[in-house]
Amino acid sequence: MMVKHSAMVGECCSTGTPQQLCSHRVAGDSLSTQQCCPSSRGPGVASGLCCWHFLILTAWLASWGRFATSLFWLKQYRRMPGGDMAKPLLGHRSTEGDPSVVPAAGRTIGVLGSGDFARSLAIRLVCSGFKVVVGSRNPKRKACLFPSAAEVTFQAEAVKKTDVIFVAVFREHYSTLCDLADVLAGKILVDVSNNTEINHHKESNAEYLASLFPACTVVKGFNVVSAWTLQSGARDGNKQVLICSNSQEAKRTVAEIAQIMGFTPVDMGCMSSACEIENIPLRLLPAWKIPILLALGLFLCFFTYNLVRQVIHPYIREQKNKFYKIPVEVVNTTLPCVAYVMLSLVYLPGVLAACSQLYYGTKYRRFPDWLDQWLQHRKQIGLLSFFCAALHAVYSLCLPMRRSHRYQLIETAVKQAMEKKMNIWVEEEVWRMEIYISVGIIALGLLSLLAITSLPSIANSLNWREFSFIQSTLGFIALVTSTLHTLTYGWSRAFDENQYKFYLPPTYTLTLLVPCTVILAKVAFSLPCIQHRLQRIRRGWEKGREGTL
Ligand SMILES: Cc1cc2nc3c(=O)[nH]c(=O)nc-3n(C[C@H](O)[C@H](O)[C@H](O)COP(=O)(O)OP(=O)(O)OC[C@H]3O[C@@H](n4cnc5c(N)ncnc54)[C@H](O)[C@@H]3O)c2cc1C
Ligand SMILES: NC(=O)C1=CN([C@@H]2O[C@H](COP(=O)(O)OP(=O)(O)OC[C@H]3O[C@@H](n4cnc5c(N)ncnc54)[C@H](OP(=O)(O)O)[C@@H]3O)[C@@H](O)[C@H]2O)C=CC1
Ligand code: HEM
Ligand SMILES: [Cu+2]
Ligand SMILES: [Fe+3]
Repeated sequence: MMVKHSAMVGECCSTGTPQQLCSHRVAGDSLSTQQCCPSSRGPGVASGLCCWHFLILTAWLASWGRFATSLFWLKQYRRMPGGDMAKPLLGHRSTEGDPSVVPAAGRTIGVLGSGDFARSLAIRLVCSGFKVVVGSRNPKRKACLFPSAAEVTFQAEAVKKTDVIFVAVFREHYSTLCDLADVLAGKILVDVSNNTEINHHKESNAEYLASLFPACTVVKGFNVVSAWTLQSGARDGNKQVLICSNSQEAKRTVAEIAQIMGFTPVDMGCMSSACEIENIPLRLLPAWKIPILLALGLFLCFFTYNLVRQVIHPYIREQKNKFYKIPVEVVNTTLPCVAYVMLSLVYLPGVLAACSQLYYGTKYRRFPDWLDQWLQHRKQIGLLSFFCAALHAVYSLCLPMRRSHRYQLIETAVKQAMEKKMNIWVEEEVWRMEIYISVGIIALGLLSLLAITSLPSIANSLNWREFSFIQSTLGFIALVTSTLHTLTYGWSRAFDENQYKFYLPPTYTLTLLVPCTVILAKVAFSLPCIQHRLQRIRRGWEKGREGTL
């Protein structure tokens, strides 16, 4: 998944500066609705003290002569997994002024099991202000894995102390919990389990759990978030937790907990939805699947096209055997085309997003799903583009190394000697090649920079501005230089009749369409009138609601 800034559009509402977005935005944000201010995000996300605000806060502290203290806190903040994890930020929500109500966040929550999920859940719960009691078969050994604020004890002990228990145990082991049936009676059990394959069992895990513990109320939920998300993410406010249960009351309780933890609970109705909810994580496409299919599809199309032009055409028209071209030449015409088109597809969705925002005059409108998906896959598409471009560079360097190339050189030399031609230097051709090779190298250099900064460790060491400069600005410059590379390589060949094989134009002309559209659109967006409107929209202005800003 994208490391940060799946979308860097938007701005900090507190500083008002356009394009400034907290670097903690994780993949999955659509450009449309999220901002970094707690007040403007989803309900649960009010828990996030954003890094940007934190820096402002630090600066403020420093200005009061407490630099050392603030540095200390900054360090602490950095050290915490996921930045704001260790702060129970929502604990004081909603119950102010009513001492009789136990604040939801002060509640004790039980967790059965001490595995990956249990541990992440416990950490997140503690950070959200809950008291956590973990029930393990071997509490002594497992206690060290949990934050000190969480109590780790035997299963029965843990269950006694709370009314809401997350069952972070695999379905296969549910039956081993039957001894606890008496202590569990009347309590809420949250089933977080997943299956390994779709519809593996006849009944859903949650229904199975309910059948084992008829005296409990079972709620299905949280299976769609991974242990990793629990620890590090969920601050973007659109991570959804799907919940279902036959008890409205229990569902409401669990939904409230999810919300306080920074998730967006989604009511999926009664228990019969559990099966559907359990299948969702299995259905989700891994982030790479679509980009890889896209790359393969493009490769196949371009490969066929080049094969026809470079091999089939001479074979049919002139009975010439050019099959030796397939491994290197055809591939090296195909790879750069894939790289180039994929690179433009990285920047196209941003343009579409901006168009949508301009058209509807608001940023608070969700993008269609396909665009959301596309925005989220830009990193993978970009990295695949880089991969193809790198291969293309190596192939290109090896072109003159081939035996076929040597034969051709000698052949031409002999021919020219026989014709007594001495000066075969064509100034224009020389310049064309010098330029397109140089520009190509620059483009590849820029892409390498993008690829390097997408490594998590590097990305984490950059602030949002550096990251966005490299990804957005330098990436776009890479697209422009690639276009120059392609144009100087193609030169006037698009207008040369001999280049049209079976009426098919040279491949590079086909690849220019999308990149040039993207470049023109970006240029249009930088026109003062459009830019101004876009900036206002991204600062929260909405068409038809003048005066609200
Ligand atoms: C090798 C490689 C590696 C990559 N690695 C990553 C990665 O690790 N993580 C990742 O997220 N992406 C990665 N990408 C994808 C890509 O670089 C980023 O998604 C990049 O942010 C896209 O930039 P953008 O300008 O199109 O989009 P955005 O920055 O999201 O901008 C969207 C649109 O809004 C416009 N815009 C933004 N702000 C304003 C404003 N204030 N006024 C007017 N217009 C505005 C932009 O011009 C653009 O049209 C990678 C790409 C490549 C090629
Ligand atoms: N890992 C993830 O990202 C996600 C996991 N889930 C679900 O959470 C549940 C737990 O997953 P995960 O934490 O990864 O699994 P682990 O294998 O890491 O943990 C399972 C835990 O179950 C406890 N347990 C209780 N009874 C038994 C038993 N009889 N045999 C073996 N273990 C037992 C163990 O704790 P102890 O020894 O202390 O009793 C053990 O640590 C699963 O249902 C999974 O589908 C859901 C979404 C994401
Ligand atoms: C070190 C970097 C690079 C070198 C040395 C290089 C070299 C070349 C060469 C020699 C050709 C001509 C191939 C032929 O004769 O068939 C070419 C074509 C091309 N290159 Fe590059 N290139 C580089 C980087 C890139 C990058 C980064 C891109 C785009 C992402 C790119 C896109 C293209 C395209 C689209 C063509 C035209 C392919 C065709 O239609 O024949 N190149 N490059
Ligand atoms: Cu803000
Ligand atoms: Fe932030």
